[in-house]
Amino acid sequence: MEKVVIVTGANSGVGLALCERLLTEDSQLRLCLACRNMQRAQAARSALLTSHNNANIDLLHLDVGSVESVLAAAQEVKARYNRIDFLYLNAGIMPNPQIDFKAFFKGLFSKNVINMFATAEGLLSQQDRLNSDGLQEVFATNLFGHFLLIRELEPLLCGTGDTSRVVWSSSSNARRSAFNIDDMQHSSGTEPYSSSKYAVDLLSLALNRHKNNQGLFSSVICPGLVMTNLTYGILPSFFWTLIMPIMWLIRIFTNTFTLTPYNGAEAQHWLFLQKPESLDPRAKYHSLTSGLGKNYVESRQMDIDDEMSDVLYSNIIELEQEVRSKVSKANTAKYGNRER
Ligand SMILES: NC(=O)C1=CN([C@@H]2O[C@H](COP(=O)(O)OP(=O)(O)OC[C@H]3O[C@@H](n4cnc5c(N)ncnc54)[C@H](OP(=O)(O)O)[C@@H]3O)[C@@H](O)[C@H]2O)C=CC1
Ligand SMILES: CC(C)=CCC[C@@H](C)[C@H]1CC[C@H]2C3=C(CC[C@]12C)[C@@]1(C)CCC(=O)[C@@H](C)[C@@H]1CC3
Repeated sequence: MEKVVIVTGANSGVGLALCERLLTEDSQLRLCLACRNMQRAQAARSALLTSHNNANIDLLHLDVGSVESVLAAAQEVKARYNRIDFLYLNAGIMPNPQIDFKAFFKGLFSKNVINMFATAEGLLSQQDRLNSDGLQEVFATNLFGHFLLIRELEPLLCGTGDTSRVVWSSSSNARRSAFNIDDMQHSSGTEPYSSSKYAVDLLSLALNRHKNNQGLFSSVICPGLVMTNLTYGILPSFFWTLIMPIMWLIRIFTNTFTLTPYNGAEAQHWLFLQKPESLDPRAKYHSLTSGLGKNYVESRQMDIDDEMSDVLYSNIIELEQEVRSKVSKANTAKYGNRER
């Protein structure tokens, strides 16, 4: 039977490279590119079809940062497919990143230098804002929209008789100290990206606890540092090209500088080939590239605990209920009590 695979944010970077790799792995795949911009999605589809001309590639309009879009996209998915084998939750943003150059130069001469390059700890801050749903944009995009999508697609992910998999794109930048359970959207901090990725780690653990018995398995990956639109938002692409030799050098010491989207998609590709029962719910699967350019995957234990993950799960379910009741009130105001 053909596998149904959905990839969010599939039109560029690691998501697009993953699609290419999955089609090479399994030409029978039914692949769905879930993107917010249909022109970019169409371009990605055309690019994939040039190397895989008989591939089954569908497009889906999905803005994970918008509740309305997630609900509409989920309806569309349920109309098109009767099960989902893999849901890659890859879309992500890091808006308005700022580098702390003072901390960077200080870090260069400290014994923590390797960790600094691998995790960017203490180097980056971002400016977040409220979106039109009244949610913090980074939280809404990197976490909540994807969670709502899973909840909406439960009939296709849970209890279909087969196992289904969700694979979250987290980061080695995820850090417990950037996350506050009393402010899970990170409305009053300066590290919304790190906070949202730490919340992803916690949520994946909770999903496994709550859904494994229904056949749904959740995993977390980090693609390493990859040259994509996300990193070109931190420093311009010409600068990255200029320092490429330095980055190849650093790669010898950290292995986390995967640098190309193809290398970055190693862990997501590897997970596609694994049996869910063999995976560790407390592990993050890292794409790594050695100094000699060899790709491999390493699982590392996440800095998470069951209690915090359970509290976050309840808080997010609560937020989901609030959001749904807002949507239903808005629909009643718009259409009255008529069936829509
Ligand atoms: N690059 C890196 O070094 C690292 C990246 N990651 C994670 O990997 C994932 C992929 O990022 P990467 O490939 O690097 O970056 P890109 O910016 O190239 O890709 C991000 C993708 O997500 C899409 N996207 C963003 N916001 C939304 C939205 N609201 N709805 C739907 N799609 C959206 C983008 O679409 P559009 O083209 O329309 O903007 C794009 O297709 C992210 O989750 C990122 O956090 C983790 C660690 C390191
Ligand atoms: C490499 C040199 C000589 C300079 C670049 C310094 C920083 C801009 C760079 C060092 C570590 C990088 C890093 C990220 C962004 C760019 C750095 C801070 C990430 C935060 C990008 C997104 C992620 O999710 C992380 C895994 C990256 C961690 C390392």
